Amino acid sequence: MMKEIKPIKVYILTGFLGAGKTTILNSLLSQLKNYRNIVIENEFGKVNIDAGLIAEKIDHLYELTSGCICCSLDNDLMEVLGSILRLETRPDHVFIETTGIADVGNIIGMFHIPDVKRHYSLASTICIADAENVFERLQQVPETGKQIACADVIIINKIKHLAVPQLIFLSQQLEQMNPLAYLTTSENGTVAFNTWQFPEKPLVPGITIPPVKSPHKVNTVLFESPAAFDLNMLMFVLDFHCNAYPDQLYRIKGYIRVTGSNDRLLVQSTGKYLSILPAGDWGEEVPKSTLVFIGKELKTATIQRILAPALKA
Ligand SMILES: Nc1nc2c(ncn2[C@@H]2O[C@H](COP(=O)(O)OP(=O)(O)OP(=O)(O)O)[C@@H](O)[C@H]2O)c(=O)[nH]1
Repeated sequence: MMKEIKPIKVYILTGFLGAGKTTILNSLLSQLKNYRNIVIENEFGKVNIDAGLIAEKIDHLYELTSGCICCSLDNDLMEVLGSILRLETRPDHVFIETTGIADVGNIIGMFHIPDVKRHYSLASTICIADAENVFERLQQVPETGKQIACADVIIINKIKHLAVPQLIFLSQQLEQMNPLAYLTTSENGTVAFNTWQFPEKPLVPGITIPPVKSPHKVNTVLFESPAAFDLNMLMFVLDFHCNAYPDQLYRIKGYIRVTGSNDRLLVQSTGKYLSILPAGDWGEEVPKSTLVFIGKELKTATIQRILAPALKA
């Protein structure tokens, strides 16, 4: 009988240029010294400066300098993922440090390709937000908003010079942009690996923060209904909108009920990728459909209009 091989855990690090990705990566690597770790660095230009800054012992460092791995068709990421599988010993973790302006939805999408999924399991997408300038970046660079929206973990870095009220305000703003992510802080990379290793947040936050006037345009719309969806129509409308408007619709997550089934289904989308999979039964819970949409200037009425064809009896 063939021995079952455990998929390699993948962590994607995002965050604008200089936010502290390499610093935090080094801290994580030092905490994971007893494991086999591989780092994939993506940087623009011929010389990968960050490579020299990865201080901790790692088993392999792959440098991808020929373009941004999120947007180039002939990017080398797939090739590297293949090479890793041919190594004598499989690593435990692969860390991918993206360029500061990466469209992370596209990179996440690669880990949903069946052939990739067989060997790699995307454990977490970690966005590092620079406490000193994340708001300015949000206004200037649309990818920053996407990076926050797509994250499973948001680390606010460089917090030393931030007064407590400012830090609370920043945390609230980021939480409002992505209520699905686990939020933590760090100064010079001091963040404990095990605090964010499996940060499954409850789907819908206990308290909803009323929309405040914020300098960024990323927001969340919560859709709740006791009604069941028509599964085929829902797949169609979500797939269509994720593909047609990837620059407006960054992420969808939620549990739904569908007509003709008692099952609870988990809906997830990041970028253009959409999945709807069985997620056990409802247990004590009253079956209902709850979906969180994260994107740019999303309106409740628009989301209701998008979903309406899938709710018709
Ligand atoms: N004051 C302060 N500086 C920090 C902190 N974290 C990182 N830095 C500094 O910020 C600069 C950028 O940090 P990096 O870790 O290289 O950031 P990066 O996101 O990898 O940068 P790019 O690869 O250029 O996108 C370096 O000079 C770090 O020493 C922090 O928490 N506080």
